[in-house]
Amino acid sequence: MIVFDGVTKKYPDGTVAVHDLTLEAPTGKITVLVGPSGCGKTTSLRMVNRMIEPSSGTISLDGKDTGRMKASELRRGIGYVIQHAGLFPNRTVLDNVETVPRLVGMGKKETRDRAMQLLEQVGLGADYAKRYPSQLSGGQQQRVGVARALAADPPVMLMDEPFSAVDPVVRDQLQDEFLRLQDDLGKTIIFVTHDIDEAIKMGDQVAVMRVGGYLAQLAEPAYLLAHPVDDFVADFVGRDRGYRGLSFQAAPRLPLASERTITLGESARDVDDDWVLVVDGDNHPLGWVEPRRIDGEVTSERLHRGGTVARASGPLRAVLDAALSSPSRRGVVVDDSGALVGTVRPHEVLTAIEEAERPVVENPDNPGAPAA
Ligand SMILES: Nc1ncnc2c1ncn2[C@@H]1O[C@H](COP(=O)(O)OP(=O)(O)OP(=O)(O)O)[C@@H](O)[C@H]1O
Repeated sequence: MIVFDGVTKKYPDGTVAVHDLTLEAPTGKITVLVGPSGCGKTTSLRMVNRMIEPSSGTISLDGKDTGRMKASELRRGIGYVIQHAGLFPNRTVLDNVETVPRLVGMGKKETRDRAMQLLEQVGLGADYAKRYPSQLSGGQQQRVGVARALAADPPVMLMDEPFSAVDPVVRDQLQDEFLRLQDDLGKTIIFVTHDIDEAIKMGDQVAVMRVGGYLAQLAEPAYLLAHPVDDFVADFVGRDRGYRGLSFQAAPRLPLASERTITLGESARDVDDDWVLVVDGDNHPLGWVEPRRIDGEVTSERLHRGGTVARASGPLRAVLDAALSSPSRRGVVVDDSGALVGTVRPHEVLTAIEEAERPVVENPDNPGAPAA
């Protein structure tokens, strides 16, 4: 666990970048620091590995005051990932990933094996090992940056806007991959971003900061969306809060209707409905077609592909979206293998939402914090 206890940073020119910050980043969890430009996120992060020294207050790591530890020893246990990856341009990908294990004196073979395994884990095969950073895309460079930070297997990771420099689609992939990796690794992570959507997605808990280095609210993502503590946080969290909050609510048992289906190549002529769902041989939905517009067999060109598909075990948001996006207004619900289990109408999802509990309970001792 990383604990900030009354930490203030005042730069020599008088700027107070961080003001009396008290915060716990629990072991094995991702704590996100989010807020507008200049609110002190990077300063807070860099005080953890003492790239910046606090002016007052203490930061402890598993109960030990970091101010009393040797900086080199402290940093050995902390991986650091930054925007644009910060790779050494004149070293190969493999050399980059091997940097820290070599510094800490890990054996040559062990270092090599670990580096190769990590590259694999971040989705870069052996082919990339001998390339130079300039021969990689931005997203691939970020992956190397993550692999390099993980190379010495540090229990703590500091990540400063690690996925900000790539386009939104790649960013989404990197976030998903990193979350999968973190499921296995369980690192204690402080993650800085200015993007509230990224914060909500990545954080086990989210600390919203405001300019002047103040902590405005610390809460779990669902709580933050449902109970912003003031106008600043509400504005910062942004629009569609109610809808986005459904991402954190598992779909309850829904009244699924069984759906008549046909397979590709079959004729839709006998179907007495405006829309019919087309599935493949494994009963996986492919799209909807309008029987009256089809003369003969159903081909893949005739499929309406606009509808999304929701997993029965997934969040309510996906189920509502499936119902709203379906041209037939019947939302397609599948099991974990992707096979059709039934369809649900928008008003049925809304009824389920109405009947569901609001997320998390107020913590009376500390409004705005996650329930104890
Ligand atoms: N070395 C420095 N000397 C003086 N002021 C500084 C120094 N470094 C940062 N600051 C100021 O401290 C405040 C916080 O900066 P910091 O970089 O921590 O913010 P941030 O939230 O990470 O911003 P961004 O999202 O723009 O990176 C800003 O007002 C910044 O101008």
